[in-house]
Amino acid sequence: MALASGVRFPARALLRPWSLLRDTTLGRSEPAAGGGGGGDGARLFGSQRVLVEPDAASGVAVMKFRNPPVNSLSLELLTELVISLEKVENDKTFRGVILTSACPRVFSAGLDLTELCGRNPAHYTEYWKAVQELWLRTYLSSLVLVAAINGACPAGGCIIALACDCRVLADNPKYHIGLNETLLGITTPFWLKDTYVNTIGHRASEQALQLGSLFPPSEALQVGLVDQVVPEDQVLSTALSEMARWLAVPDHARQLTKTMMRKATADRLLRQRDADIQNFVSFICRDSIQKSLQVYLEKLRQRKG
Ligand SMILES: CC/C=C\C/C=C\C/C=C\CC/C=C/CC(=O)SCCNC(=O)CCNC(=O)[C@H](O)C(C)(C)COP(=O)(O)OP(=O)(O)OC[C@H]1O[C@@H](n2cnc3c(N)ncnc32)[C@H](O)[C@@H]1OP(=O)(O)O
Repeated sequence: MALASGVRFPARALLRPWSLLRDTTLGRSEPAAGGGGGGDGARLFGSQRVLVEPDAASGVAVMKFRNPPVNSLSLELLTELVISLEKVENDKTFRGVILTSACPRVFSAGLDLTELCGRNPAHYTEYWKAVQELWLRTYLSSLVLVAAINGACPAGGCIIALACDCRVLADNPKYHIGLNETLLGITTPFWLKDTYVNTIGHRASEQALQLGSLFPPSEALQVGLVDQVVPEDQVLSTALSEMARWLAVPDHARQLTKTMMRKATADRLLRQRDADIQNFVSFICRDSIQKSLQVYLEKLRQRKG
């Protein structure tokens, strides 16, 4: 399936893309109708790993990641997120999406490290295409995207939040946010670095990226990585209030302004997408990088208990 941003999707999604989306209304498991879904405002639609709660009256859908235990961005979750976003975008009932987590204490643990270790180049190619696709789809979305960050938000989790228009973080000292790639022995690709710079500025990015800083809420607010820090039970209501503020602006003017602000950054990736994939694949296939990732994953597994 060729998506708006031009990427061909994994074979299993290609065969029956909508088969990834099941109607979850009243627990039924049947193919969702193509196109809309939020008509009556009470209908739920989504997929195994992405729950979508549409509210047609307000034109806002709440999209919840549910890939337990930590919402790591597996190929399946990336694919389902892209398809869910595309589905909401294509339904003109909706003007905004709130992205949040259905897993306790974690927004997203970032890229699924098991997708980056011990696989073959064809897999890494498919996986990185899906990462690029999700970033392009979120970063360039015509909808207002608000991240309601109700848990830890490292690396790829932060990347999703950064692609949103606004970020609300729960005030819990354990809910760190940032790009910690260097601590895993890997480098942040240029387009994600650019997104960081666009959000918190050059010097703060240079420092945070080299150190792999993960910021607790108060520091994240101070550096400008999030727009609001609120008590945990107010994250969603605050995200909805923020959404109302953004939706008070006429869509066409807001969308043109968003494109004006973001196009150059996105174009930089669009111009060299294949080269970026090749770069990633040759980088991730290096023995030294594989060793670093294995060690990191093993440490994560042993940390428990
Ligand atoms: C020259 C340069 C050229 C080119 C450059 C091109 C490309 C650059 C290359 C690569 C760029 C790639 C970019 C990567 C960005 C990423 O997202 S990498 C992922 C980084 N993520 C993290 O570091 C987070 C790790 N996780 C945590 O810190 C904690 O798990 C978390 C705080 C999220 C939650 O803590 P807690 O609730 O205590 O849960 P546990 O730690 O106990 O974890 C539960 C189980 O989940 C497993 N797990 C955790 N995170 C991941 C993950 N990201 N992927 C896969 N699995 C994960 C963990 O091991 C536990 O599993 P177990 O139950 O033990 O089996």
